[in-house]
Amino acid sequence: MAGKQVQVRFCVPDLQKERANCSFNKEEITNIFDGGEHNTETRRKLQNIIFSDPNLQDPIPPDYMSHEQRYENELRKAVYVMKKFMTDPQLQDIGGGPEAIKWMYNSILRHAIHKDGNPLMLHFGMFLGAIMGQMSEEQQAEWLPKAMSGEIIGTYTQTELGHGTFLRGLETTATYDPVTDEFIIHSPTITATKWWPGGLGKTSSFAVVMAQLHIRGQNYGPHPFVVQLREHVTHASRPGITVGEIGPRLGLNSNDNGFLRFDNVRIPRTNMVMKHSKVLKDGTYVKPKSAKLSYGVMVLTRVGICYDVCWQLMRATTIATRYAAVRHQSELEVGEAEPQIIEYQTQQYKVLPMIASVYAIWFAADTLRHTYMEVQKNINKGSDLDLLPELHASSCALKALFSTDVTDGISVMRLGCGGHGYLASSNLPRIYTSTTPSQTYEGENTVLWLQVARFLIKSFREASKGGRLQPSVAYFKNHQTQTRRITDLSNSGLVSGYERSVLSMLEAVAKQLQQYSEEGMRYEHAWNACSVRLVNVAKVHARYIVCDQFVKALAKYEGSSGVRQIMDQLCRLYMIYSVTNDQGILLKSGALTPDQCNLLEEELGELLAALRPEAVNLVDAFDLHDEVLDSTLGAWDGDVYNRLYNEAMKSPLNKVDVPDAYYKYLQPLMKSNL
Ligand SMILES: CC(C)(COP(=O)(O)OP(=O)(O)OC[C@H]1O[C@@H](n2cnc3c(N)ncnc32)[C@H](O)[C@@H]1OP(=O)(O)O)[C@@H](O)C(=O)NCCC(=O)NCCSC(=O)CCCC(=O)O
Ligand SMILES: Cc1cc2nc3c(=O)[nH]c(=O)nc-3n(C[C@H](O)[C@H](O)[C@H](O)COP(=O)(O)OP(=O)(O)OC[C@H]3O[C@@H](n4cnc5c(N)ncnc54)[C@H](O)[C@@H]3O)c2cc1C
Repeated sequence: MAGKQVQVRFCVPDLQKERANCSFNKEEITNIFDGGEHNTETRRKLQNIIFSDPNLQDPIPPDYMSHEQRYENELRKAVYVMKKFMTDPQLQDIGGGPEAIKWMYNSILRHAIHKDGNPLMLHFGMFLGAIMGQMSEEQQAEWLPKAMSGEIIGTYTQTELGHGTFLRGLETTATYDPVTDEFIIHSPTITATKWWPGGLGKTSSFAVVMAQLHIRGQNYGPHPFVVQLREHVTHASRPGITVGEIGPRLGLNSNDNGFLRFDNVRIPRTNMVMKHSKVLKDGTYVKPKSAKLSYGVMVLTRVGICYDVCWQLMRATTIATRYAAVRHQSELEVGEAEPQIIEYQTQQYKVLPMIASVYAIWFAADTLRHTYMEVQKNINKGSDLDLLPELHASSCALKALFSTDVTDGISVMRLGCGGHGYLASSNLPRIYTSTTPSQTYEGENTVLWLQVARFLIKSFREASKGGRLQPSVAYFKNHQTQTRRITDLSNSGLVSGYERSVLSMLEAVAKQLQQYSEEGMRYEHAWNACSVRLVNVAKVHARYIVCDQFVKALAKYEGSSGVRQIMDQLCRLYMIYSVTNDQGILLKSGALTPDQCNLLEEELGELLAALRPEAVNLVDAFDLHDEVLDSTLGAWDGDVYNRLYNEAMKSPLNKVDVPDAYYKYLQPLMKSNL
């Protein structure tokens, strides 16, 4: 390119070959995932600053650190980032200070700095989210500057030992005392102990606390309150507060997830988070426009999780795809050289649909984000909240679908790397353990599927009456007059195959619900007796949304023909991969015939072969820095074996030839057997 310096970087011959021919403009794809050219530039600039800073390196691999060292190391880096971003003049053009920090934590770079959780994550995520989304303007003016500057550090404490899912079952109470104009925050039982919040154990000095609001003996349900947990400067826990860390977890062990108990702690009335509901001095309760507005921070976080898991899938696919191009194993033809494992169709079937999934997730998440912003705008204007059920149902559906798809996908990427994928130095284990909790937090997935099903059944009944439908279920209109069979296997044909399957499943489950009701079963019990089927239909509806959004995003795409062409192929792959995985459902509903399924399976094989030569270029286009990947198997240069060997040398057991443990245990045993 004229005027542009092309950087020549070393990579192994296998990857050189893969990169020699690329049919599309990689930079254009990079820009899609950054959200524009300018953002790509900003991210690269931040990367250069962050990755060249020795203070942000780990002194030893975190796997060899103790529990306390991991926490301390991450906290050190998190605070360093905060201070550096506040003052570094290089960061002024992206807003500097808090804006730059927010930018960084809302990008894939967060995984590069904090490899296994970050004690300040909840501060930047849900604490600031609660301040900005749930507080009145006066309250924001008081709390936002303190939180942004780091004068106070906060978290979001909702879940208790006894209840995570069922918010109405929370036991922490906030009882209004009109005499002193205060709330009394109290944990009446052991199960009322707050349990899980990130950064709660040792880091946070404040928390947004979800508690049952009691005024004059009446319970108004869960509401958010700001409570100071620790003293300023000494950081000692305040009177009436018992707080600590909950102990090791499957992953994310650098975060100090905590517990918290209150013994009649008094806070000023104005510490109730009051954008939506209020309590006046005389104890009058002012109702919000919708009781569910206080769940807003969860909705925002569910949208964020869709992006977050997408970044995790980008990392895992990049690692597995590069490795598949470098690794040689077995024979395709007897006596021939061992092929790159990516030549095996089964290997292509592991990586390529997951690369396509990255695009599918991204486009659907983007649409969801726009719905969120639209609803937020309406809330701020005080206009109607018509889109709220749509936002709730779609955010539940996509959070549940993507967290599951990505967790499963990462597991497939690990398996695709054979034994080496099990090594911590491949980074796949940690990518897995930090992604799988997203299936539980911010709404356990089964519970979210049931929320989606509730919306679907309601909408289905509405459609039968000819009522108004929300955008994601507009296809329910006229469902009684539709035939089930689809005749064309184009993308739009397959999308309508999904629509018809959802409707067929809904019809069946609605009938079962009706039958149980007629037999005298209470609705809630009938619902429970149908809930496996209800979850299944919710999942198919979610897949429909994602397929539909992918096709729609490409129809609007205005970039180059090379990129358009490769994205068309990826979209087709995603559609056929999804439909063939769900073929039992589509066959049962009558949308597809066995012959049509065979045709799709044939096309799937052809697509894998067509996309195979682009695999490495496709993951290169995600433009993930080696520090973001942090993997012996996935680095840009493909120098896998030297990296594996060098990482093994870092094991503390290799510091000496014969470890002390030998003299303590093995030697006596081996001697006695002489
Ligand atoms: C399961 C539900 C949704 C049930 O709520 P409920 O109040 O019992 O509701 P219900 O009486 O059954 O009524 C349901 C009704 O409320 C609606 N609704 C429910 N949630 C929302 C919402 N967010 N926006 C808009 N509407 C909402 C539903 O659609 C229902 O409406 P409908 O009656 O059908 O018209 C709720 O309890 C819930 O969201 N539970 C999940 C808890 C959760 O997500 N906790 C997150 C804790 S923070 C965390 O995990 C942070 C991790 C982050 C990290 O570490 O990075
Ligand atoms: C890493 C991590 C970080 C977290 N961070 C935070 C945080 O910062 N702040 C915070 O407040 N919380 C946090 N949490 C807590 C998290 O939000 C809860 O764990 C989650 O909401 C699930 O609730 P639970 O643990 O009570 O599970 P439960 O609800 O007890 O779920 C157990 C089982 O019961 C089933 N079940 C429950 N209810 C129903 C139902 N109605 N119908 C059918 N099945 C049902 C579920 O499907 C599941 O199979 C975190 C959790 C994790 C793992």
